[in-house]
Amino acid sequence: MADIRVKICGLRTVADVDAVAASGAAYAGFVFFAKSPRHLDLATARELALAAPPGLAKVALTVNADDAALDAIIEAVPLDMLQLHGSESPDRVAEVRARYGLPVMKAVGVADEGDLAAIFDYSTVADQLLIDAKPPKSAVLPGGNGLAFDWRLVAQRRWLRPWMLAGGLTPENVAEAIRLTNARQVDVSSGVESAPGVKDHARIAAFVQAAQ
Ligand SMILES: O=C(O)c1ccccc1NCC(=O)[C@H](O)[C@H](O)COP(=O)(O)O
Repeated sequence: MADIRVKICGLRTVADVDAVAASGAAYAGFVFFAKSPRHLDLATARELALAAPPGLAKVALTVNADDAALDAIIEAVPLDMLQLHGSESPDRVAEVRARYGLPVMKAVGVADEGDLAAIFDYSTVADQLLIDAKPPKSAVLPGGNGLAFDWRLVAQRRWLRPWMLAGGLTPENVAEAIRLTNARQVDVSSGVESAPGVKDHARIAAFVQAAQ
């Protein structure tokens, strides 16, 4: 069995956390972005984080959050990693990493070859990279849109840091995405939902099984 690490993003209930833990996924993602159907208030996020068993890494996803917002999240929610999913600069990534002492994963949106340079820029300051589909200009959400990018753009590439493939992955296509790109980590949200923000536990299990 290939050692592929899976992140399931956008959990909203303790039952979601239980399903992710049972699936063998490595990371559970909690979204803090008010416009998202997956947004969590601090009390709910804390409850979910406390329900996660040891070994399931708890990741807080934020979008251009300022220090006050991050302070509030860090104070309320036990976490293992921060995921920055906005237009945070490399300097801001370094600042967040130093301020909180947690590993930081920076999301980079990819639509064409020209977007790949940013991966190198962030790889000197972030602990991990999340290579995601660039959202359409009209999108309300900067991620979690269920859209894939052309995986050939990152096929067999090596970066300075561990990276995760994201964007439009599903139980049906994740094995092919891994085969093509040689990604060792994958991230999914929409592809394991029955409706926006509603996780389908059978699809979570199917996704992890297909990835591995
Ligand atoms: O999921 C959200 O609602 C979200 C909101 C704001 C910024 C990012 C968001 N999700 C980012 C993720 O980590 C997703 O898992 C990733 O973009 C892949 O999403 P999907 O294509 O839906 O699997």
